[in-house]
Amino acid sequence: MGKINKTLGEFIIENQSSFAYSTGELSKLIHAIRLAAKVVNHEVNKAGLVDILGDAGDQNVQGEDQQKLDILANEKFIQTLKNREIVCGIASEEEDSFIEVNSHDELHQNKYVVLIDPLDGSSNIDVNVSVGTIFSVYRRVTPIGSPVTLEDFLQPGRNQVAAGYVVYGTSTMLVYTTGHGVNGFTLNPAIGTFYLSNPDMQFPEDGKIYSVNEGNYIHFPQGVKDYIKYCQEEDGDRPYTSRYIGSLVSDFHRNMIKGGIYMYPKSSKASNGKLRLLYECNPMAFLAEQAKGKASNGYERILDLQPTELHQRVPFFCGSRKMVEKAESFMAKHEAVEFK
Ligand SMILES: O=P(O)(O)OC[C@H]1O[C@](O)(COP(=O)(O)O)[C@@H](O)[C@@H]1O
Repeated sequence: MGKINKTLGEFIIENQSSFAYSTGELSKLIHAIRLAAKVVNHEVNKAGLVDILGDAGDQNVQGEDQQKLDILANEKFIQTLKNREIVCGIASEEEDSFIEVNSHDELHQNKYVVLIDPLDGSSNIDVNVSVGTIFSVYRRVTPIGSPVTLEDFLQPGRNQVAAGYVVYGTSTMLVYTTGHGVNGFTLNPAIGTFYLSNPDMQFPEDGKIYSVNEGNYIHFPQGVKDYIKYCQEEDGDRPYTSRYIGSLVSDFHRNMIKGGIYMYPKSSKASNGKLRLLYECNPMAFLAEQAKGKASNGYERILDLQPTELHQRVPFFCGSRKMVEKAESFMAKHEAVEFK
């Protein structure tokens, strides 16, 4: 039997000292996310056998049809975090507003808030294509012990203390950063343990894969159309390969390993694109930068954007640094106000 990789539990304890003013609270939080990920993984894996596929018949605050697995994953993550009393607030794609957790109780001086996309890639749930969970963690800005407010959630992405995703794919992986690089852990389903399988993950500086829903091509800004044409031209190592799974987590994961760019631009159909700044773009941008990649809205660094609403959307360009810069150079030739 070869060298047994470090478990996620061991890695968390070993790296706890690297967390600023570490009290073990962030470690407990990552432990809780690991537990919830295993519970959701179990549900996702047997989705075809039990009645948790398909529409739940309700819509979330963004007017999107909620899938049964969206709701189940949302409940499991919120329950797991609430029951462990390690956060003072939670915000989720599936919840209209944020949830306060024990914030008034003197006993619970919790300092972290968590934002989650419980099940990313909802359109792929029923067709057995990989989906994911995305999470983002901030230290609250309001005084500990006082009521949590929206201000604690509407922080620029650069303030994140941790971010990550779980991809429920051919294998289940948890990939995260606490600002000291990006590490990937693969679940051994036989014993329910995550093992360090991808230490120090990094985007190749350049790549040959572009991921965008080309079905929206005619609605895209001219800069994006020009960049897609550039990717398809016969020149040097182009044309690049088009790969679009339709699950941000899965497209990001592949591009981080192989080199590539993911784009969800604004369009004449969606003036701010589709992806949500707080629990989709900010966590993926933090991971991308920690993995030597880049993330912008085509013009500005995602992590420097000042959020104004819990569920606001922004255009998203993310991946290998040289590819994002190339896309930005095409965008720069055209006004950022296009489609405003
Ligand atoms: O079907 P489209 O419009 O290309 O959107 C797909 C994108 O939307 C997402 O599914 C995000 O939305 P959900 O979190 O609601 O699934 C991304 O994972 C994916 O990249």
